[in-house]
Amino acid sequence: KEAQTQQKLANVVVLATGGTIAGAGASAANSATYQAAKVGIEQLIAGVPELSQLANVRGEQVMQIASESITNDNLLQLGRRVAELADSADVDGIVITHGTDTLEETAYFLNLVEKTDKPIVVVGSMRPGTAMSADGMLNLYNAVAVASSKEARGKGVLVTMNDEIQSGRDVSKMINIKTEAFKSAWGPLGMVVEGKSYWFRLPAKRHTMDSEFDIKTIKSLPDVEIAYSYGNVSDTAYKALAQSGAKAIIHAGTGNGSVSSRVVPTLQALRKDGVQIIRSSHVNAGGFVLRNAEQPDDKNDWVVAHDLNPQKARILAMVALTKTNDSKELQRMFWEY
Ligand SMILES: NC(=O)C[C@H](N)C(=O)O
Repeated sequence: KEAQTQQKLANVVVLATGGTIAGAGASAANSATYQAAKVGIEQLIAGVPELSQLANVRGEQVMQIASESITNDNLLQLGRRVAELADSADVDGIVITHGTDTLEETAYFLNLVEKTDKPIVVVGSMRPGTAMSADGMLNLYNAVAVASSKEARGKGVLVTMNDEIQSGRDVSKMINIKTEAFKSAWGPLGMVVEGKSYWFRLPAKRHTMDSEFDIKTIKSLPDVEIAYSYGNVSDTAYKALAQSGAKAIIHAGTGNGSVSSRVVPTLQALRKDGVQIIRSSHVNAGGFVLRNAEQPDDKNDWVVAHDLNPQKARILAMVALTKTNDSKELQRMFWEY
């Protein structure tokens, strides 16, 4: 009987990349002062014996780094491994343990490039496992629960933090000291409670199976950089980024991706030189940048990132530029993804 139940469980692979969920501090009181990326995947899985009731879980250490240092090469390496596993008949779902600082970028990247409807769930923690009230165990348990469920299929890359199921496209780290750090301007897709998922809405944007991007055809990612803006901003950073070879610059603008009059001429000139200018917003709760509002984008031949924050706009721009350098095509992609 037990063997039969074992067989019915889904097969879930946990790909570990490091982060605070693999962090360790000097004492249980250290919830904010600790070293990330210390604990190996076998120990993480062994720390949550209840996982074995949810799925047949095995782990793989893909890398062991704090996520602020994830490079484009790391993204490609992880993306390729996810694709290989998604292609395996004996894998039903994939969980990725990840630092929270760039978790939203990796989740969105995978959401764009993985051609699978199998659940891919990215998860991290705000406190290291050594701290009192560590959140990693429950977040990992919830991630495996979602990854092993049939209902999670076809919903794009997901993020489980703080009992919520978020869309990897929408979610962003909004605060760095609370366990309720991950929010989406458009709300979570569902909740996961005691190993069971409760769904409330679906992502509307193109992702995974319905995406025109495929990790298997992406050899490298082009250089896309971000310039942070404010009223008195100078054009030094924009010019330097273009000179160092950036194919696109994400303007992390004020409000509606607005551009200080001090740098408008430089951005127009850079576009004439071939650099794509993509207007995003650094407002805290989520920007909403509209074309030809604040700036004449048609005349300038600029692109707007709409609701994508600067770091997510950078991810889409890199992936999109592997296909096209046409600003109209880029703008289409920014509406669709
Ligand atoms: N909470 C965390 O995971 C933060 C850590 N710096 C990381 O992103 O790896």
